[in-house]
Amino acid sequence: MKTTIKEEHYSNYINNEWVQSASGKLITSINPATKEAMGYVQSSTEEELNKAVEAADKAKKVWRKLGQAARGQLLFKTASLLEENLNEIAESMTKEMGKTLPEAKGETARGIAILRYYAAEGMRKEGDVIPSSDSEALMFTKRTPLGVVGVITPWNFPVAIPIWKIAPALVYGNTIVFKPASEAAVTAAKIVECFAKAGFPEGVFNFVTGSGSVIGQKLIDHPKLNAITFTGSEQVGQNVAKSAAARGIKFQLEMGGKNPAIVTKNANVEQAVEAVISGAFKSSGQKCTATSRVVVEEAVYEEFKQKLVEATKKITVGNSLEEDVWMGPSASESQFNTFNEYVEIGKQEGAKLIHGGEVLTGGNYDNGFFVTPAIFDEATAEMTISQEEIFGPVIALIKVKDLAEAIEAANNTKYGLSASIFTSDINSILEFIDEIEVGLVRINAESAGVELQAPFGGMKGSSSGSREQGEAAKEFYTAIKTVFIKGS
Ligand SMILES: NC(=O)C1=CN([C@@H]2O[C@H](COP(=O)(O)OP(=O)(O)OC[C@H]3O[C@@H](n4cnc5c(N)ncnc54)[C@H](O)[C@@H]3O)[C@@H](O)[C@H]2O)C=CC1
Ligand SMILES: O=C(O)CCC(=O)C(=O)O
Repeated sequence: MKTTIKEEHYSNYINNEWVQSASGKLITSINPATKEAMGYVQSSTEEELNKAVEAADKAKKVWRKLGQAARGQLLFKTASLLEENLNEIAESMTKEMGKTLPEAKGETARGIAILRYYAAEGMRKEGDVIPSSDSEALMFTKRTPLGVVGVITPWNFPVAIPIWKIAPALVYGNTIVFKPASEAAVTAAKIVECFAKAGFPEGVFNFVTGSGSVIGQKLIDHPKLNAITFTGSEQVGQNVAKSAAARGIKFQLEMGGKNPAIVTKNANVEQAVEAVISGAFKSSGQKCTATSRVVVEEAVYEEFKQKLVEATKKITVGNSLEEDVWMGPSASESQFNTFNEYVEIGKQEGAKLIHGGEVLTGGNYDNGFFVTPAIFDEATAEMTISQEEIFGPVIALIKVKDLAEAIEAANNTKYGLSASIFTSDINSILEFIDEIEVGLVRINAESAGVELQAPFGGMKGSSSGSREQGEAAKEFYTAIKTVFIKGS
């Protein structure tokens, strides 16, 4: 079934066939630790995208009629195939976007667990019986698929994000067209191989690679697309929303974050330091849930700052395939440049760079996009580094008087994805839960960290309001029919 030209060259997967693009052009995926090509995918044409949507549209009825239980079984099969290939997929992820191997393995294992969670949905209810005011009637709801769903994903979670969109879309009876970010499309293709081998009916699962502005945009604009799910930047997300709203199709967006961690005077400072480092610097800060602002009460500010810098000094940066490396490179040249730009902006705006923020050079560092995690002291809530999503390993430390001021600073952003508080005071915890304007509220825990069975999503500019994962996914991927039956 796989028609790779040679190792790590991948084709599109349309109507159960691996096909090369008529464009004859390939997109090269670069290993950010070496700047070498690690694989190639197709630079597809609009015509190929159209074929994929047509195939998905044609497959809609057969797939819906197969029934939820049988659809679930195919997801179980896909999960086993992914499990057999876990190491290869994780290694590809590490080589393609720089996440460390343990993180990549963890993410792939998460993808398998997500598949099994939604596979089991195959055996769960599709609706509810509701009492009718007519005692002779039966009234019930039945969930029905939306039809063809477009799936547009970013590069930072190349396995988990596509799977948490695709698995529920499929089990609830939708067919899909998947367009991954080019920076992680080789890893995406390896997941597609697992779906392809599981034996879905023709046209149910389609995969087209190419540029966002052509393939992504044409996908959203295709008249036969019934819904679109997107994770990525706020700028593109807003455009997706406009295009989808103009066509009247259902859309779901997960976009940026500027996630704060509050450290109060009665926090366990060691616990806060450990969680902030993990939240801010794992995956080189390239998570929408990453901690990027740390708002600290003045009573513990100096102690927290000193312990944070001490612990950050111990972080080892290097090629993520190496065992003793804790933080890998920036995922791409563009991410690397963005990091450097924001470090300069922070300095120019008057924040004090007290650790890191440098480009690493010499030896193997010269071959990749390596930087040291940056900590800015004396940042204010209004500075650019406290307002804009950097998507890199940068912390802005903001000193405040008390909890009220901390929550005000934490909410002073257009985003609202995740927020942490470190405190042992129950009143502070309760106030934080009530007042913080985010979708993920984390108490004595890092801002990143998502559980597949719980709703995931943000408030304000971070999302379109709907939630992904867990039972919440059903709300997006289905429509409800209310059925009223009476005997004749
Ligand atoms: N919230 C999150 O999880 C993520 C946020 N980002 C943010 O976005 C910044 C840029 O990263 P990118 O990967 O360039 O994000 P992006 O938003 O450009 O790309 C995300 C996906 O959208 C596609 N896309 C791009 N333009 C499109 C268009 N006009 N129509 C339809 N689809 C389109 C891309 O090909 C990719 O598959 C990052 O530095 C970060 O700040 C990036 C990735 C994930
Ligand atoms: O933290 C996570 O596991 C998910 C984060 C995420 O969705 C993202 O960065 O796009």
